[in-house]
Amino acid sequence: MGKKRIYELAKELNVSSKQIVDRGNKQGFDIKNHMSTVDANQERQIRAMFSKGGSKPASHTSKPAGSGQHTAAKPSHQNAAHSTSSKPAEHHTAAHAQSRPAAHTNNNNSGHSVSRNTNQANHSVNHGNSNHNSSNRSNSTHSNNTTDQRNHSNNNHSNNNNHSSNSNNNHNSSNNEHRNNNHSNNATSRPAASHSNGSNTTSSNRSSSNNSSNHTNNFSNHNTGSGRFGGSLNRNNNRGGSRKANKKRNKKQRKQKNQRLREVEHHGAPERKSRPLPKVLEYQDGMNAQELGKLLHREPAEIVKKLFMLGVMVNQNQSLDKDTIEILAADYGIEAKEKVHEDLSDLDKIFEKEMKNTDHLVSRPPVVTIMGHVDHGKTTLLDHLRHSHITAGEAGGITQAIGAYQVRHGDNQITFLDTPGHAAFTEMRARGANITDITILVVAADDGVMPQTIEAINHAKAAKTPIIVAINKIDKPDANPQHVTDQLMQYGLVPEKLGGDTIFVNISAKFGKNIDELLDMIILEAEVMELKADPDQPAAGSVIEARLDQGKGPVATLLVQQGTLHVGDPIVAGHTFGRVRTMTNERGREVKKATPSSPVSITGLNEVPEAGDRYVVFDDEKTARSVGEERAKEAQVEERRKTTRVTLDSLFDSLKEGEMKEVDIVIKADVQGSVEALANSLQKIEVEGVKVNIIHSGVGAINESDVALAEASNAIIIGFNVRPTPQAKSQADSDHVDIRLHQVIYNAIDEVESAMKGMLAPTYTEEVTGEVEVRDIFKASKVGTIAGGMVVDGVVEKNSKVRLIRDGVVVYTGELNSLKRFKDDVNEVKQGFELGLTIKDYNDIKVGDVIEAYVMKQVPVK
Ligand SMILES: Nc1nc2c(ncn2[C@@H]2O[C@H](COP(=O)(O)OP(=O)(O)OP(=O)(O)O)[C@@H](O)[C@H]2O)c(=O)[nH]1
Repeated sequence: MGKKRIYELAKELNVSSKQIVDRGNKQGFDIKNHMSTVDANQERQIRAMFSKGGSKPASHTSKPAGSGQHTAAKPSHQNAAHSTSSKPAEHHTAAHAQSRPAAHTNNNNSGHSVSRNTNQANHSVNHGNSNHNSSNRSNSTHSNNTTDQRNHSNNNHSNNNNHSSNSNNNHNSSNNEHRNNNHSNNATSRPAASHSNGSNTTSSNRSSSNNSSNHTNNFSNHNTGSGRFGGSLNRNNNRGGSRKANKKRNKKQRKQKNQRLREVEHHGAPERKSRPLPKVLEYQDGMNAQELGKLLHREPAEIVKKLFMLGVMVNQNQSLDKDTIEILAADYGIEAKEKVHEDLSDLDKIFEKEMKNTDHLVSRPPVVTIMGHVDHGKTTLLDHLRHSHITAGEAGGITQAIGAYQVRHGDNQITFLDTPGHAAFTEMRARGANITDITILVVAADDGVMPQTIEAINHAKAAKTPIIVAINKIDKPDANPQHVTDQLMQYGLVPEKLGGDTIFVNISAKFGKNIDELLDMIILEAEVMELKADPDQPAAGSVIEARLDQGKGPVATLLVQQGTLHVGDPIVAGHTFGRVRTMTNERGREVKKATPSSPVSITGLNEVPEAGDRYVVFDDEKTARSVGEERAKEAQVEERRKTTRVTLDSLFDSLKEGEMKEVDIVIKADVQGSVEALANSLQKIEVEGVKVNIIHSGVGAINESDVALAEASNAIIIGFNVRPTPQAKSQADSDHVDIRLHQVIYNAIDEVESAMKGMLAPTYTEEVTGEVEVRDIFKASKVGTIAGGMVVDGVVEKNSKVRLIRDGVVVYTGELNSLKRFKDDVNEVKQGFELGLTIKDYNDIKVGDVIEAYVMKQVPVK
């Protein structure tokens, strides 16, 4: 109680969280971020800070324009002549952000978010200067759809906006100059300012920082987001003749923009369809602004902007954590509810969920499996049922062998599975298809309990399926049902009349004796079991059997275990998917739907699923397809995992187990000499009669075909002064092919030899942390060659070791000398960011080189 979160306070005060954090901390509060809380006393102080005009939060007619600081700032910026007093600050900060992605991101957003976001982002990154910030804020608060472009193009319209226009004259006059100046220099605003011949009041501190910005700019010609700012470096160099042309062109562009603007002003801003916010934001952790925009019926740019205001700087595609999403929802004044992500590819989970549904349960027929020892009469019993227990009008009986069929008994139906044996039964169960409700154990009265009888009992028990004993062949003269009963009792199957709970029926499958009694007992058992399902929901069940038909494509017999299956249903079965195209029952008759416990043969799947696979019906085919494809991919990976690959680490174990007598190796090196040297040395290694077998060698980067060969041959790839191509690397990763990279031949030989001797115990291992693409080269007499580039993967740390790779070949290995972001030394630069670096004692860096950063990691000794 009494504690308030910064972002809430910021919202109330109409300032950014960042402003409060900065100013609060200046006052000695300890505020970490927008989520931090302040007590009532601190809250009061903060309110006072912002209400005294110290920050001019919402008042856009306020001080900044009058402040010397801003006036001083004006001349250094091309847009200094903005009609609003806040603009100088804005462009001051914008200039800082010349390479910030945020500024670009927002350029393509419509509306006022552009300038405002830029302010926010830059402000928070660079200064924390509340004056700037507040003026930005006031600008944004009253931006009235004034876009960045619009501001630019309206430099001469000082009455644009609601902003106060004090000191506009000055601004305007300098503006023209600066615009021109800017066009000739036409880079980002700051560097331009450092050359600013038109600037009359550029403050000295600005100038100095401009210089540094220029340096920065060399590293990153980044600020090319809009046409105006585009082509910064090139155009920077445009002097003399082209300057005139530029002027002309820009004048024309300005004219066009003004024209467009006038049109917009005339007709009013284009109407935006604004749909109401949802009452509850049902989000998933990790959603990005774009996805949230869809849920909130808002432009992603608006979301990004709001997040900026809350002190969270992201672009539309960055995923957001729960806290941030909840704050966002709170900011919109709506409730946020996390939607637990359902992994649709986890079919078992969906299946289980469907099976547990108890909404509209009705009784369903039992699913019965017949098991027993060889020749005890299973087939005879099934055949008898198949041909006898069919309703009138179904003459011809069951003609289709689809692996299961239903028989009618009075008013009831019973589904029989045509399982060929116990192994299949258990295999299906192992695959999760516990589809049998009742097991009929057939035991021949003249033969008694036999090995497979016992096996069947155990299978059924393991599946927790009730057993009904059918003592068969009682017509035979040497039949001894009592003996069989006595034997079965030893396995826990005790007849009811002897106090047990197992139903025994004496039958003759051949002559159809007591078959009705057996069916009665099945129905009775089913009733006790209260077998139920909900026919109103989408179907879920198991594949009983499947095959590829030349004419029809994949054909699968499905047992409906829950819901009702319809023709046209989008379906995923195992890792196959499709839409139910045709559906036939065991009599070969086409049906439109199949209710619980019905077996049907369907077509329409893209592949042949496996018996025992589960299937689930989805709402739409698109989802079914993506789930099916995802599952197929997973299955493939799983399959690959099963065929274990040889790696150096497992080499000794494999050798010990006598699995291999030769170690197959693929060698790739930078030059032929190295290939030969390595091949010769490796072939000389002999450990307990096991030899190295070089199956392929060559010069150049390790490519996909090397990996494919290694995979097919279970070989290890040794790279000497070369690297795998990105495709080869990802292929090796997914195929689990072991690639070992070396720079010293001896090490390569030693590693293989050690592995073969089972002594592979490196204390250090190399871990590649990141990759830099060199995009610019700068020569500085004092520091040597500076490489400007982008971290395209991972992270580069100041103390990284580096390898310079040119066309897949390692050209130099060494250490970093310096690592910079713009002019600042930094400890690390992450993926997606630009950097400048120098390599110790090495200057021959070229554009297009790849610099691989790595660290040596200690491997714990096992
Ligand atoms: N006398 C008599 N013979 C039967 C009876 N039931 C089955 N038979 C005979 O027993 C033999 C084996 O019967 P199947 O139904 O093939 O036995 P199964 O259990 O299916 O055998 P597998 O398919 O090999 O596991 C056949 O010759 C049947 O005719 C019965 O009730 N009485």
